[in-house]
Amino acid sequence: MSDYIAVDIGASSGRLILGRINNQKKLELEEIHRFVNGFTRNNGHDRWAIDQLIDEIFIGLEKAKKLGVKKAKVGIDTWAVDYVLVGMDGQKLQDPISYRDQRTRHAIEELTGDLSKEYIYKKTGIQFLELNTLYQLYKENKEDLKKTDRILMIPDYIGYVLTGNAVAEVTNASTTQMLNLREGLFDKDLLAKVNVYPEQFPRLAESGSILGSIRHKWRLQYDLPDCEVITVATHDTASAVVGTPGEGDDWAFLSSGTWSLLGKELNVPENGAEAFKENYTNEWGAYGTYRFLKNIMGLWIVQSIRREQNNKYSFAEMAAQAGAVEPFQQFININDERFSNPKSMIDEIQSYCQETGQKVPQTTGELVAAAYCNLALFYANELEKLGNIVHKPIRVLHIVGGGSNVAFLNQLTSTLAGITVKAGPSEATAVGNLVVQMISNGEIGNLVQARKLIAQSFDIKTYSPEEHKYAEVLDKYKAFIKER
Ligand SMILES: Nc1ncnc2c1ncn2[C@@H]1O[C@H](COP(=O)(O)OP(=O)(O)O)[C@@H](O)[C@H]1O
Ligand SMILES: C[C@H](O)[C@H](O)[C@@H](O)C(=O)COP(=O)(O)O
Ligand SMILES: [Mg+2]
Repeated sequence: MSDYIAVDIGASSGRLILGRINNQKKLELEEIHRFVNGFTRNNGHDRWAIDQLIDEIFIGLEKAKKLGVKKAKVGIDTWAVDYVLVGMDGQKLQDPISYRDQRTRHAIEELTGDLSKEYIYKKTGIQFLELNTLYQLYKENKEDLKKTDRILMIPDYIGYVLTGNAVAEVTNASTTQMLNLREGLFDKDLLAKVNVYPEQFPRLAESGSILGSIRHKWRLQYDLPDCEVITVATHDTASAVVGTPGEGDDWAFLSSGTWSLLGKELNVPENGAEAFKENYTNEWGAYGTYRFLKNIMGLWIVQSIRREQNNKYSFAEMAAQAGAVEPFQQFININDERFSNPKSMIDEIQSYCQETGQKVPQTTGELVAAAYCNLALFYANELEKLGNIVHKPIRVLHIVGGGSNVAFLNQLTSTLAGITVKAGPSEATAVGNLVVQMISNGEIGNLVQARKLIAQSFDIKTYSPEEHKYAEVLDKYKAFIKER
């Protein structure tokens, strides 16, 4: 059996995970390196320290070699929408700007002045978020764009630095809101709108294609195993969906990490009037699927509370404190733009509650409980809409990612939505990254077999709705949200 290494870099943390299929025919994981991620302010914008992230990857690969890994396939997945501008000399022009930077505020209204939202949605089927690449490029420094030979999405840039080969892998390329659903290419009108030439993006590549070996020059700096990089589903959420052990057609996924991504895997895009009205997206998935989903603020809120309290408590301690608080003491529209990147998340939550005449959460437990309760309410409300739009009943919600560790949130979601919740694997993104490599290498037959392997390899916890609890809460929440 071969060795496979998943490089999964989310918005808050990165990790290298070694994966193998063991003698019991189970997928076995070993975390070989973990590091913190996050953006910092420099040169006028919120930016990612991309060179440091690449250094962490090499450190992780060195650790793999020390563990005895001589030869491995490697897959890279990261967060979406952000990109690196590569100059004519093949080097990055600057550190990439984070999607949470303020530069795209109001960009949607500006750009859709002459290109209507309906026109763009019909072409792309992608939700309108100010952070999308389309609006970042619209606001990009025009001189920098002129000096740009290649626009590489974050995981594609990392693959380019490692191997020297540049592609635009489709799952992440779709998050630009510039891929034409019908043509399967970058849309010429949208490229022109943001002053980008088609050749400034590299060729599109499907998940599972071979990118190449790590360049010899890196051996002069790092003691590396022999690695061949596979272009996996490089948008981390696409890998998370691959790593979700759903079966049949009545399940939805919730990738619960910094973001919560709630949706269903479809074989054809759903970009009709209802999907447009509810701002659902059709991000491309692995193997010709579509990830029909909505972005929800997610555990970014809890991460921000923790950061503002100087990481005083672990996430597990914060969850335990929240679990001891009476639920639903205040309603909050958790997806309100004000929570996207406030100076202080704690102040923002408290101000919201003061402005709406509600009990103001004070303690860590009360603040985190407010976040969890209103995430669960948002999920339950959206699950109803999701099932109606795709005209399919949803009987099981698979919660994967770090958030699947929060039993309190899993149970609230199951009870409010009235459906079974299956929680785990918490490292579904890395698992999805690994199985695409294994499928590409012929060790697994296809996605269905991969999901069966995942279901039998990890401890997936099941939550059932608690009868008659919080029966009227969701209706009161909907009425509250409707007014805002
Ligand atoms: N044991 C735990 N208890 C409570 N929350 C947890 C636990 N482990 C992870 N989390 C939650 O999961 C989040 C990280 O999820 P993860 O999928 O790793 O995010 P990302 O990939 O965006 O970095 C943390 O912000 C935290 O809220
Ligand atoms: C802006 C995108 O939707 C975002 O990248 C999201 O898909 C994402 O990265 C989720 O991954 P996390 O692991 O960071 O929550
Ligand atoms: Mg993640």
